[in-house]
Amino acid sequence: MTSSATNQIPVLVSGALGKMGSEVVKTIQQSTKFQLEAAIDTSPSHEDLDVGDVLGIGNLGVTVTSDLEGSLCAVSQKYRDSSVPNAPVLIDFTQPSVVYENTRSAIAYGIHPVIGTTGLTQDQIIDLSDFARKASIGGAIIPNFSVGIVLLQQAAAAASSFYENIELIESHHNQKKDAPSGTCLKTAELIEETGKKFNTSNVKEEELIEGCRGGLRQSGINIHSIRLPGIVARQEVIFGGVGETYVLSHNTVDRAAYMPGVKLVASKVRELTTLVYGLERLL
Ligand SMILES: NC(=O)C1=CN([C@@H]2O[C@H](COP(=O)(O)OP(=O)(O)OC[C@H]3O[C@@H](n4cnc5c(N)ncnc54)[C@H](OP(=O)(O)O)[C@@H]3O)[C@@H](O)[C@H]2O)C=CC1
Ligand SMILES: O=C(O)C1=N[C@H](C(=O)O)C[C@H](O)C1
Repeated sequence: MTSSATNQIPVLVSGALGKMGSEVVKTIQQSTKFQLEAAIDTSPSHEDLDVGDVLGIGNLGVTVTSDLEGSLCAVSQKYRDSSVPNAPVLIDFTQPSVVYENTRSAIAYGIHPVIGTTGLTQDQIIDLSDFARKASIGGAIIPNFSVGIVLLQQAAAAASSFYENIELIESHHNQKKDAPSGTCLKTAELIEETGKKFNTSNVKEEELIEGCRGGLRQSGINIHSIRLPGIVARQEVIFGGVGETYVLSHNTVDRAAYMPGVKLVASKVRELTTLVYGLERLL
């Protein structure tokens, strides 16, 4: 039976064998709301094997493929002529170097992109938003699916009117390819929305080791990235004031933290006709 007959949401997962993608496949499998249609991953030794067998959760009847275009084409074709409208969703957790093209391809095939992969530039996000608007395809770029991060970002944006000095620290496992994290960039962008400049009272600084003051944004905010095994993901925002510091901190210890957000966005994205950026836009 197709998902149009059962009313389940058809889902393609790209990066299906990765740390996040494998969690997503397991989550979809456990939910009656979703139907896994395709599992895309470039891992050559797993091509054509059943994704459930590879992940040790039992045969799911979906083989791993490296062919994203072919999968988008097949799934879009399958549901296009269905008598019951049932728009498919692509959930992407791959890598920064391919996420732009993956998102464009999904939109081109009329499949709603839910993008967890980080590393998109502001220009790329604008370009993809234009493309989605022209195609009337709703999508979502979500640098962090955890609700706690949205709360931290809202608190940070509110506190930034009361402080002149801010530094951000993000810490991740040492398999992470991009720095700073997408979460940290989004946090900085939300703090910067008022156009305020920060850290202007610091003395002229001299770095004895290049980069030790972190990455400097135009707003004056410094971002520091830590990479260590043993960490999943941490975000800290430190405000400095007269005789005090105010620290906001969020710690992810298990990737299960992202799954309620992934399910929520994968459901809501089909009601959109534009591309939204940030989980706060859908809560
Ligand atoms: N939005 C959020 O809440 C979160 C976002 N992320 C982001 O998600 C992304 C993935 O993270 P993570 O799961 O830890 O990374 P992993 O490296 O564990 O997983 C990525 C998977 O994608 C595969 N892959 C790489 N290129 C392609 C491609 N072109 N097509 C299909 N599959 C591909 C990789 O295969 P191979 O190993 O063979 O290269 C790997 O299996 C990162 O950008 C990360 O920052 C992570 C956690 C939460
Ligand atoms: O690579 C990760 O692990 C994570 N990536 C996302 C990011 O770059 O912000 C989200 C979370 O921090 C975990």
